[in-house]
Amino acid sequence: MMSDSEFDCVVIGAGVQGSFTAYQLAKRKKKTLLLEQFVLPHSRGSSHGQTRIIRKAYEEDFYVRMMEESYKLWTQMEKEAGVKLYRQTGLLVMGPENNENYQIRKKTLLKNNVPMEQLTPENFGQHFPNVSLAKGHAAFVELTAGVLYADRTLKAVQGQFQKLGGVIRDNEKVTNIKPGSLVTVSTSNGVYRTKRLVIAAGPWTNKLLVDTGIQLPLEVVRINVCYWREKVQGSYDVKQSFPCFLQTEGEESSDHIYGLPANEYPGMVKICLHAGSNTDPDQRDQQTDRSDIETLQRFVSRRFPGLFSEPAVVESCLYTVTPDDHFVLDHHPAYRNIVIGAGFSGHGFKFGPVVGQILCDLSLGEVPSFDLSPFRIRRFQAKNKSLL
Ligand SMILES: Cc1cc2nc3c(=O)[nH]c(=O)nc-3n(C[C@H](O)[C@H](O)[C@H](O)COP(=O)(O)OP(=O)(O)OC[C@H]3O[C@@H](n4cnc5c(N)ncnc54)[C@H](O)[C@@H]3O)c2cc1C
Ligand SMILES: O=C(O)[C@@H]1CCCCN1
Repeated sequence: MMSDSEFDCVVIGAGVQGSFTAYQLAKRKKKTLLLEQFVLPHSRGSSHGQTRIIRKAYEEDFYVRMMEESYKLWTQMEKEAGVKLYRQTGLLVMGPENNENYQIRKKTLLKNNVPMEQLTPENFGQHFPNVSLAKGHAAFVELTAGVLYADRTLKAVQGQFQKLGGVIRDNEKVTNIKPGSLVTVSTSNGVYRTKRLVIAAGPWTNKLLVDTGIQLPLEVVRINVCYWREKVQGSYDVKQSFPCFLQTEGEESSDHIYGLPANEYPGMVKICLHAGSNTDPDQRDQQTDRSDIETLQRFVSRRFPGLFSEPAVVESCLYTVTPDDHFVLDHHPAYRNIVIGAGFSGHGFKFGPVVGQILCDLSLGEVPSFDLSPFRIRRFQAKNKSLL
């Protein structure tokens, strides 16, 4: 019999990735503890807010394949929890006609038979009368893309985890990790021993990894999440089937600009720049750089004439970015019973169910059904020998 402080598995971090991982472990009948430093729900990490984009429009085939599995698992979670987590809206992708990034994305979708509709500059206006396509730009719509309801997802997954017997302790910060065949995890409230540990601590990953002797090349970036008011309410509304969108590159910025239809705040569209300034996650609100907002204002006034070009609401969210923007899904290089899921680089939410499965497989010593070479820690070691 295990005591109350002993577990088959402890997961650190109740964001989307830690929650789905804990749920998978409990589903496989492992006695699992999910630890979260803040009172749940909270808005200090990367998984809060009401919406995220789900799409297959990627440049790499491996993400498209992972998304095929992920869509199935999203549907399964919706059924199990009895809540709606996904709404199909389509994703409008716009970019310079001859831009490599735009073209590869289009080719990858075509090659993988993802349902899409190519638009021409001539018929673009009929489809999207409230969007102005930049000169020399092309566009397509990925039809099965849409919106995921983020806050609702966390609540549903954590609820299902608890139904399976999983234990959540929030407001309990992990203060020390002592590796070993039984890992000792100390928190602000107690000490636990576990056969396996999963670290899914988002922007705080490196703060926790210090205790285990490694640091990963992760940058924590603060994103200004901007909401723009419609001049005529309803013109960009999710109920009017306005899609999510992605502008791969444009005259306003070489970084992507993306948006989601009006949904969480009536009459306001979420439009953000896929870039921000570095920050310490514990000092997020001291980082007040708003230069991205000027870029967005230019974009909104040129491309979205039906919106006022001053953000009505600005919120914060954190990215944890790797040098190649690919995730880290791997064993700790020195301790096989510690697994790390990190570096989701601002695009990990849609993969939550599949990441949960992969981290659970790794933790249990099973072979995941995906090639994990793009996500291995050793890809950084070749470039930076001082990591270990
Ligand atoms: C503005 C914005 C827009 C985005 N848009 C999209 C999108 O459209 N589509 C998409 O797929 N993805 C998107 N993403 C990315 C996606 O949201 C993230 O990749 C994902 O939420 C990362 O989840 P996580 O679980 O790794 O991190 P987090 O949600 O940050 O979870 C980590 C958790 O660990 C906890 N923790 C850390 N340290 C400790 C400790 N010592 N003790 C206990 N607990 C600890 C933290 O408090 C936190 O709750 C977006 C992200 C942002 C910020
Ligand atoms: O993951 C996504 O789909 C979006 C795309 C643009 C940047 C933010 N994340």
